[in-house]
Amino acid sequence: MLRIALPNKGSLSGPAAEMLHEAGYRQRKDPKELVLVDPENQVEFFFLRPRDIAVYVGSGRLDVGITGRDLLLDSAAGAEEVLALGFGGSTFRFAGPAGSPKDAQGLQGLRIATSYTGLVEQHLAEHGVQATVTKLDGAVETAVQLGVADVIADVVETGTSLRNAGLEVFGEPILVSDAVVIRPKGAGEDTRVEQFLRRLQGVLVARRYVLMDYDIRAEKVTEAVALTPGLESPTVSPLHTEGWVAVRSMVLRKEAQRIMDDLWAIGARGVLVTNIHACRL
Ligand SMILES: Nc1ncnc2c1ncn2[C@@H]1O[C@H](COP(=O)(O)OP(=O)(O)OP(=O)(O)O)[C@@H](O)[C@H]1O
Ligand SMILES: O=P(O)(O)OC[C@H]1O[C@H](OP(=O)(O)OP(=O)(O)O)[C@H](O)[C@@H]1O
Ligand SMILES: [Mg+2]
Repeated sequence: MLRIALPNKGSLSGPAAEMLHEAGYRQRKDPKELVLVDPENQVEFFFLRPRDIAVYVGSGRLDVGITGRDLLLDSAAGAEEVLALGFGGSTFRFAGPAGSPKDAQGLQGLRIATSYTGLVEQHLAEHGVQATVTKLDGAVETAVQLGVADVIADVVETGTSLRNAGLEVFGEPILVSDAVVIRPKGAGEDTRVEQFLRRLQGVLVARRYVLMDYDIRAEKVTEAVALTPGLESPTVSPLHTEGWVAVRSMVLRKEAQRIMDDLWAIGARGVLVTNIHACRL
């Protein structure tokens, strides 16, 4: 059986479960379940803390896992990213009170609190800066107010936590993170893993694209197809009414309304948009 590590709680756990459900895998009913066997798909899920997932997968005890890119790089475990999943997005940034340095160079000699010491130490080393890095488990924003640190480095999603603590980001983002699928570094070909990745890629495509159908006069089809080129090539079929064709093509969901306006303007009619439930490309 393929052994897969999934986040047991936190920001990544709900979206990861949803994606696996869309990919046809069984999901746990009780959030306290730590192991779940899906015999039909020949997989076994292990629900673990996202920070630990890189360690389990890096050690080769589990075949594949879902965690955050920031947690993967912070751990320096022997795992590598193989697919970005488009959820759990965040940036990892320095922040401090008014009057903090403007960039990493200005951190020389300061005290930095963070839960991600690996990322921060690596970033400081890359910039040739020496600073004191203190590891905290969470609620890092409060470290400045309580005098434990001069600045912090933390995950920023909406920025609400920083604003509430009276802190502002500074410098370039240290990292842009996303939920990712990881495997042990250098793991060889494994058809079971490839099938798992293909299923997730299918979900990503089904989320990003919709299917667009429309009718258009045959003399306009070249112009129309230029608006909806599809991933490979759109399907064009004759209609019973002479001089008209039906076109079917995949288009980006976020561009669908604009494309419908443009198609309408060149005479397309009966424009229909439908969701894709699953696909293999
Ligand atoms: N708003 C957010 N807060 C924290 N982590 C987030 C957020 N949005 C995305 N993430 C990502 O989630 C991962 C951290 O998940 P983790 O479960 O360890 O922390 P959490 O979501 O803060 O949960 P908790 O603090 O309740 O344990 C990281 O990859 C991080 O980039
Ligand atoms: O930019 P925002 O949308 O505010 O999200 C980012 C904040 O959320 C997380 O904290 P969490 O609530 O998980 O608490 P923790 O620090 O104890 O992990 C993270 O550590 C930041 O503090
Ligand atoms: Mg947290």
